[in-house]
Amino acid sequence: AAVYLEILKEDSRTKARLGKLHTPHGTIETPVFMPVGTQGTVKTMTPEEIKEIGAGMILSNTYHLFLRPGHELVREAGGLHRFMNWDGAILTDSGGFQVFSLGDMRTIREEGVEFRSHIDGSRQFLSPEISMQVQMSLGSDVVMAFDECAPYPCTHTYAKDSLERTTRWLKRCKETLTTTDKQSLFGIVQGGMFEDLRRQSAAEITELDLPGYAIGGLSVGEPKDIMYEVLDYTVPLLPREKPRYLMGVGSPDALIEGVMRGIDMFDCVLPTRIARNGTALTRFGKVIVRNAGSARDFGPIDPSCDCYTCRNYSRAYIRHLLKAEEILGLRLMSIHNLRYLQILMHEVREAIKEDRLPEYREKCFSDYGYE
Ligand SMILES: CC#C[C@H]1NC(N)=Nc2cc3[nH]c(NC)nc3cc21
Ligand SMILES: [Zn+2]
Repeated sequence: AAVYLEILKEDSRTKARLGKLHTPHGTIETPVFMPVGTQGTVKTMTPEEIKEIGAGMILSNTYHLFLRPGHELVREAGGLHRFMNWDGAILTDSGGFQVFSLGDMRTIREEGVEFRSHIDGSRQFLSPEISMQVQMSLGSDVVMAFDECAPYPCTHTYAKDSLERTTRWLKRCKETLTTTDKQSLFGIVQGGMFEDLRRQSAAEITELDLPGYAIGGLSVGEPKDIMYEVLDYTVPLLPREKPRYLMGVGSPDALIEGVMRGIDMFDCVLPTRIARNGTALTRFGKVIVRNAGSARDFGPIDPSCDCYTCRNYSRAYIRHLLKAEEILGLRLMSIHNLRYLQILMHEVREAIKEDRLPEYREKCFSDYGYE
């Protein structure tokens, strides 16, 4: 198969798994955090820097690349790996979520979704078939199914109709893909915050025997304890031996809580987005580097961090760059936050290996300042 998970160890006290995700562009240790490169770049970072911070797999978005520069152009360039000079693995989201979160004036039909581009207001149309064509043109290693994303919150009826359409669309996705590309297709379990619907969606999606499964509809503004509750009853419905991907998560605490509930793959724009507005993630909590408190702080963002930023620059200097709106400030902050999450996931994998994940969670949470 093109993409498959090799489970190395299952934790004895939690649902965590230590594994390796095998892809056509390398083998990635799991649990893994994937930096987001929405428009064919992880904002402010070169591919070499993404490698340097330890990431082996990144995300990109069908919705954005379809609208600009267009998937035909990327195909003519030799595919997204060639176009962006990244030889690691790429997972592309299908456009399902983005069309609902970014597109304007959406009209949902059985055929697909009509919307207006958030870039130039032009009328556009995405469908399961078009999303698959785009992702095959991009040449991504993991192809996400084109799903209908119910708003949060929404009624039980709406969520049920939506998940049933998502299942019908998933079948159309699978039919559209070539035999080889079928081995890269991940389904997305829907159902909102309703246990009966999550069960229905999981049953329908896993019937297709896909290489991997994502849990959608979370990290959409719901309280974290609701997200954890949904995971508690949804993850066990997924086949043990297939990779599980929690879309849009997340923050250090949510990553650890997700791993403990059996999630293998994560992505989130948080680390790079808050980096650009001056907030650094550290083992002892968030540091608003941009604040006056860092003005005369000549130490690194995080003394325990081994990243290029922490080895060479002070909080005072980075604060100066941010205040002066120097682009280097955005870059140094992004390098640190991405490296921080890679270190966190490395420590999580070590904790699983050494059977001490619950203890690691306790220490992490108390150092970070969580409850
Ligand atoms: C409903 C649904 C759904 C999921 N469907 C697809 N295709 N992508 C997603 C991306 C997400 N990002 C976040 N939070 C930032 N939640 C997400 C959920 C999805
Ligand atoms: Zn650092």
